[in-house]
Amino acid sequence: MVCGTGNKKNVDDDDKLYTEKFNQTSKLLLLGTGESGKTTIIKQMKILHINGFTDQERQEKIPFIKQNIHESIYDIAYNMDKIDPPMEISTEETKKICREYFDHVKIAWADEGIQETYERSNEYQLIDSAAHFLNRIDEIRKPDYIPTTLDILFCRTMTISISKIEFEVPIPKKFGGGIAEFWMYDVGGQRGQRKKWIQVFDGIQAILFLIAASDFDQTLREDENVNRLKEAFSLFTDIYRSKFVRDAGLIVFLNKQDLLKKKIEQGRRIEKYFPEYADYRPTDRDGKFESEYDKARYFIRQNILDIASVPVMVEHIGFAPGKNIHEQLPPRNVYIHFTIATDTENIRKVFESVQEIILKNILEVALY
Ligand SMILES: Nc1nc2c(ncn2[C@@H]2O[C@H](COP(=O)(O)OP(=O)(O)OP(=O)(O)O)[C@@H](O)[C@H]2O)c(=O)[nH]1
Ligand SMILES: [Mg+2]
Repeated sequence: MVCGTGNKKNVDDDDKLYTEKFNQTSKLLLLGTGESGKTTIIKQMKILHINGFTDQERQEKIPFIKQNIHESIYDIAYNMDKIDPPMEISTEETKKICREYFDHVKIAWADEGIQETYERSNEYQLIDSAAHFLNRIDEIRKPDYIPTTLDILFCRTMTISISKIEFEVPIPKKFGGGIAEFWMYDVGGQRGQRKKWIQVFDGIQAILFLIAASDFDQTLREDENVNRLKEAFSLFTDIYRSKFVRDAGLIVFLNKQDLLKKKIEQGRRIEKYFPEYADYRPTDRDGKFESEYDKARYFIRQNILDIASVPVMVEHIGFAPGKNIHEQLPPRNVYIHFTIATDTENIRKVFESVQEIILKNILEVALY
């Protein structure tokens, strides 16, 4: 821990206090692939359980928001002639975007070819907040612009370090009242970031594992040959089987439900990437789904339940050669939620139930 006094006694006292605090606090760790929504959950905790964002914090976000706009229009324009079949700039004026970039972004964004290329952004890499900010250029370019809470939730910056947020939540009366203290850790989810995760595995009560459910038709930024949702499933398998976090509860957020619903309603087909989807049927509800979206979200959920149903074997070293003992661990409990991390009300409700799970300390497979 960090201590500035250099005085031995104080260091020891502080260490003791830190250890006491560490032991009293529920530690939650956000894990998941890049862009799954981990940092957005941290922002929601700040909104729900701390003080939200001050004017100064909002102002500090402006350069990042402008960078999001810049990156979005650039990536769309750059990929116009690279997607198959390629698109063309429709209006003459859009060609000026290289010279007077920011002034012309609005014209570019209204361009038909740009719009169609945007609609096909699963074929290349584009941040999810592109449309949110490109639709708000008139506001954002004003000299007195102050980002709204939603702008902050949509602002995308890749996480490359480990951070922690501390907050307190009142314990409901039915659990005896009082205050529960939480520490929530955020890490970077891209492949190059994951080797740092082990630093925060110690003493974690529950892992909140985020999966962007809308990722089914996208490829990784780090490797465009790999499907994003398949990467999320394989990463979840690693965590589920990892000996370093065997005691932690597992809570899965099937996130970006708004984007999943939009894609399915636009006619994007999951079976193109997961052929087994075509034959997927619910085991209850008379084998019927309410909608194609309903089928999609339950299919993704089923994949998680399937991973969690495979037994984990551990090997204990025996006293003599060939005498190692193989033990099958009891199944890990997994709680699954459908979430929209950018929606504060949704996360308020989901976090209430996460808090209950942790307080009751019963993590079991949630059927609904
Ligand atoms: N529409 C929508 N956007 C979301 C949702 N959750 C997150 N986003 C957006 O997705 C982008 C990525 O979210 P982050 O929270 O930065 O993802 P991350 O998991 O922290 O990513 P890394 O730091 O790279 O590991 C941001 O622009 C968010 O605003 C969601 O449920 N719906
Ligand atoms: Mg992040």
